[in-house]
Amino acid sequence: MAKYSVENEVAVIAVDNPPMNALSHHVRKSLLKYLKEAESDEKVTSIVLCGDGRTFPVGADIKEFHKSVSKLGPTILDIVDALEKSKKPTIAAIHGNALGGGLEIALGCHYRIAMTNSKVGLPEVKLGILPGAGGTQRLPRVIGLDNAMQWIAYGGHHSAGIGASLGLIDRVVPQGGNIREHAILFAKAAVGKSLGQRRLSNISVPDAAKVESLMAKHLKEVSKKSRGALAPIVCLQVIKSSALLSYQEGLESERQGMFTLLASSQSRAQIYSFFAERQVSKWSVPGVTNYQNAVPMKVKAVGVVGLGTMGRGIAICCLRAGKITYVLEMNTKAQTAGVKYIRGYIETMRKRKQINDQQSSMMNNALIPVDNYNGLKNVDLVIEAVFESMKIKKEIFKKLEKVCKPSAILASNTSTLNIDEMASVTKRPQKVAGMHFFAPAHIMMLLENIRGEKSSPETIATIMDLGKQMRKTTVLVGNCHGFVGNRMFAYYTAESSFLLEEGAYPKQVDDVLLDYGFAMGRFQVGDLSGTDIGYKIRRERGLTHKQQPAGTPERKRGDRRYSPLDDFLYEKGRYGLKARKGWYKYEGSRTPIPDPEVRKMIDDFRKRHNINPRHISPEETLQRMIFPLVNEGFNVLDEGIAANPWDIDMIFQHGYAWPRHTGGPMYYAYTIGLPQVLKVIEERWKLAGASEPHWKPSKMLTWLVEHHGNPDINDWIKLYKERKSQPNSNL
Ligand SMILES: CCCCCCCCCCCCCC(=O)CC(=O)SCCNC(=O)CCNC(=O)[C@H](O)C(C)(C)COP(=O)(O)OP(=O)(O)OC[C@H]1O[C@@H](n2cnc3c(N)ncnc32)[C@H](O)[C@@H]1OP(=O)(O)O
Ligand SMILES: NC(=O)C1=CN([C@@H]2O[C@H](COP(=O)(O)OP(=O)(O)OC[C@H]3O[C@@H](n4cnc5c(N)ncnc54)[C@H](O)[C@@H]3O)[C@@H](O)[C@H]2O)C=CC1
Repeated sequence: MAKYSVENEVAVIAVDNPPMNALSHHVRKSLLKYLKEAESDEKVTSIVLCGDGRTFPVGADIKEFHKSVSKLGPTILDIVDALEKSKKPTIAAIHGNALGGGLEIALGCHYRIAMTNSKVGLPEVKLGILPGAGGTQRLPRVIGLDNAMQWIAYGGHHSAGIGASLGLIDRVVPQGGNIREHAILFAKAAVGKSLGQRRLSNISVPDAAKVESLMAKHLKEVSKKSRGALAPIVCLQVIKSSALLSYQEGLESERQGMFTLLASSQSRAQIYSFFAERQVSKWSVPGVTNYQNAVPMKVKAVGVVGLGTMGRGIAICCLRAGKITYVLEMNTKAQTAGVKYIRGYIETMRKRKQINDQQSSMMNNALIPVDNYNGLKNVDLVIEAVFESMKIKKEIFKKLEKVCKPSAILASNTSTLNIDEMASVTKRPQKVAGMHFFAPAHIMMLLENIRGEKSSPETIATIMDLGKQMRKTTVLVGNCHGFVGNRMFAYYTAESSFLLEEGAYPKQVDDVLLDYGFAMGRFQVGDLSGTDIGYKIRRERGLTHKQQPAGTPERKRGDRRYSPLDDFLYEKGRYGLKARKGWYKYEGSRTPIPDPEVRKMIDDFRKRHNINPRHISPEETLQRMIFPLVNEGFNVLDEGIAANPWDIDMIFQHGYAWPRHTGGPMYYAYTIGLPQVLKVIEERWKLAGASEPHWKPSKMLTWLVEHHGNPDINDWIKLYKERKSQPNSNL
């Protein structure tokens, strides 16, 4: 709804649709009604449009998308048109966020004033669509083509100050000011001034002459940064119309672009991702606790043990979340280097103006290096990030148990190991959990939190809350080897090496993944993170080539297929980018170059094992990389390790850079159709057999297909659990 009042001859229309004042159908109806009322009221001389509560409207109601109600009039464009055509000055008074359709209605107003801490932007591209209420045509007219292309194709949020410097915002209201009062004064002063040039559809695009070169520049950038995504490209094409066509023609091109995008599977995947991101914070452990009833502990001070690759990044996350952060490292050199890195990073953030001087000195003061475990006696929570060895981790947990106060939570950043086994050496298993960060921890958005068998509701609530304070996409999962992400990812990596054995080379596999939309292929990622990481994990599990007793077949571990190619690579000192050679070679830059030495290593291996290399099609490559992940994803759901398919998808989007426009492995499977996915998995299972158990069709997937075909992804868990809970279900 909207609220209407007249103050001192100024009509104030305030959108009132909590929490975000989205422009839902009933809001649009009421907005247009009040606009007409203000227009026809002779006592009203000007009109202010604002938001009640937290914010100016943040856009169309995303929940209405792909539903018939979104098509019911009036549309946002009808409101934009009415505001612009109004004979009385219209003023948008922005506080909070003016995003998407919200900014579009502000662009329809003759003037825009904004609180200094407000944000503006057209983020529709992140939903796989475009600004469909004239934004693609009006924004370039006011801030220029170059800026508009940048804003719309990347969907960023921008400060009111930036908006003012580009001419989008006419006045910035300082902190503490009352936006509504300022807007009323502004509106009074605007009465009687000519509105001609204030109607943005009337003016021309300032840098229209540069359209071709700007188009080329931005197309190149988006194809690199948002590989495979349709929306940024359609956005650019439609913005281009603003420079070449009349306003009305441009609007038609926007309409066509919107139809194309709304019809694509990408927009559905991205809208699914928007809600999934918010859904994961509403965690629950069925029958035990959930986000609504568990109360988090207050965490003021955190300890980080181990200041290697992960520990440093984790410490930065803690400092950014305002925690006093004690860091402990057994190796003096590593301690000095780690602390130097953290302080250096704080300085970089200050220079980049991500933090101010005061925040920088607060963070520096909050960082406390200690040289023994006693130094951790006051912390509320410890995150251990030492070598991936159960033996070492257990020793550390025993020491922490002794020195930390009884209320302290002990967490491990292990990427694979059993949390319950670590908890077993303490007297507080209810206070033990996993907090699995992804490298680099201060940059990657994902935090995979692991609940142990005995983790208490308070412990779970605390680690989930800490993730939120760190502004991470925080997903709660159960305890098993590799948890959700690495457990599933192991099959992706294994299958990629099997493809090499059978006939592919690294670049061939990577190219297929790049075409799918990944920013990097599997082998490029392996080089970037270091081939030593996987090697150490395999060594911890006794799997590496060198650990096998004489006579062990090279391609088997127990009764399972195993590819030793990754071990050979490591043993040749090809540790990846840091060694300037891994699956690729690197000559003075980070560009991966196929290396004849790797090719020879693969060819020799094939010869030694009498493997006749065959051509592997891109289709087969993609299926063999992705479908085992999907199959294992269903096992993970079946076992309750992940609660929902979107938990898995968010883990992959935010931890493994999975292309957002496909939604994630589980949503992608839904898009393809579960019957088709199962068919391929079954065929592969027949060929591969018991030595490749990742192709054994998941019970849950099989049951869903047999009984429901391709049910809605929102129904998977409900349908399956209902059946599973029935007596004699055999599931
Ligand atoms: C042309 C022919 C087509 C015919 C068919 C017509 C189809 C429809 C076409 C529509 C044309 C309009 C074109 C247009 O311009 C489209 C848009 O405006 S798209 C929306 C653009 N806006 C956004 O993307 C902003 C989304 N919101 C956010 O980014 C964040 O919420 C925000 C930064 C504003 C605040 O973040 P935070 O404080 O962290 O809060 P939350 O994110 O947790 O949100 C709280 C709560 O609110 C829900 N919510 C937020 N925004 C919206 C929204 N726009 N619509 C609906 N709901 C929204 C959010 O989901 C949370 O609720 P939960 O219940 O927790 O999920
Ligand atoms: N590197 C990665 O990509 C990721 C690693 N992890 C996990 O994080 C943990 C740490 O990994 P990395 O940071 O990569 O290892 P790293 O080798 O870079 O750092 C480990 C650090 O721990 C220190 N250390 C070892 N024993 C110690 C002890 N008893 N007390 C204090 N410090 C000690 C070492 O000196 C070293 O500096 C591992 O469990 C790993 O599996 C998790 C996610 C990603």
